[in-house]
Amino acid sequence: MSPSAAVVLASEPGSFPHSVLAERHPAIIAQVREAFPYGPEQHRALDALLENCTKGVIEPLPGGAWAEWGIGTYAGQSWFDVPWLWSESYFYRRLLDAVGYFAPGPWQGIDPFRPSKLTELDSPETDQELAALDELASRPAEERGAALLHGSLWGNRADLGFRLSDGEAEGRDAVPDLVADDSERLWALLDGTGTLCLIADNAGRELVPDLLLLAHLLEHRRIERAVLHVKPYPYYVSDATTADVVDALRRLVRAPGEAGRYGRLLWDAMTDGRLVVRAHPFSCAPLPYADMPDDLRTEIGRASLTVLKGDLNYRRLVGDRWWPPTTSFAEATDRFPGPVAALRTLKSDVVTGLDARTEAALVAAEGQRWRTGGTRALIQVRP
Ligand SMILES: O=P(O)(O)OC[C@@]1(O)O[C@H](CO)[C@@H](O)[C@@H]1O
Repeated sequence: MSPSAAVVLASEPGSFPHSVLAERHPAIIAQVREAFPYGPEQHRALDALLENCTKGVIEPLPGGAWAEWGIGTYAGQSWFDVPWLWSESYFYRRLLDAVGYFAPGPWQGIDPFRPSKLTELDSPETDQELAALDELASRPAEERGAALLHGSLWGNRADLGFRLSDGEAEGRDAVPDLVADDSERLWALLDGTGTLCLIADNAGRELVPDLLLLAHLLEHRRIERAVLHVKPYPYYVSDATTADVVDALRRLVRAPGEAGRYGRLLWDAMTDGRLVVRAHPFSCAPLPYADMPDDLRTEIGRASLTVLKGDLNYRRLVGDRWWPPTTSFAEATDRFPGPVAALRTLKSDVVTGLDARTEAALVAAEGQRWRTGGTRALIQVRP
């Protein structure tokens, strides 16, 4: 489908995208300053980034992938006037530059978000979620599968960036009725053959249930192999990197009962190649998946199903545009190679694939709040 809806920008004061640039990004800078005893050089760079991202224009980045990802087009423009999807990714790249993540030196490769990710992974809530697996163990496999699918879906509420700008989000109750539910179609695609690609989102309390779902699918031979796509560098505060996968797996294997058993199953699957971790550069690109490079397109095109987790992946999947919510999900995803599923809690305005009655009921109940509140969720599939 040729995209006709307008691209989401952050230029309108009072809009959600505007609040992310004007409020969430400064809050992230403040959090990162506190995370490590950075030296004066990094503090100065963070001061400059704060000034630039709220009042300045997009600055060039030296060489590399950003030359292909549009830096030439957007340099010199206000952060608020370029596609929001683009300026957000650019922010994380600039933040990592400011703390010396890429430069040779002592801070190279140090994840500025690691302390908050670890706090969450080590939390009592994670213990409770893992202990709940023991009760599930006696249930029939189908019921366990459904519970683990929903665990992975709702795990997407565990998004530390979202909580930074919406402190009340965690306390707000989720609405269990999904706004779209293609889970039957999803199970039909998990027929035991082929590779499942799971494009992960957040680390910690989202990645753990994602891994548990993969363990279940491998154990029950609903898939032959899984490829877990994570980010090549820290991104959107809590997005999962390879280091976060290792932390989550170590957490699982050390856990008692079923959680530990799942952990060992996953560890073995990684060792024998049934579970592979990928960190493709495009996973941190400021672009929709329709623009993915050929190598990734070929790889994903070979999967029997690709599952995309979370809000940002959804925006990248359908295109970050003001679609009428009743736009067909199948048409919005027609440039994605192969069968695709989205598991997402709604935390930004973009949505497709709703039926008109559902949309009307949501608007009647909440105005437009359902789009961004993080209490609603969907499972959408295009076979
Ligand atoms: O992808 P996730 O973790 O589910 O959500 C990402 C998010 O918190 O960040 C973006 C705004 O900064 C929105 O897409 C959404 O609110």
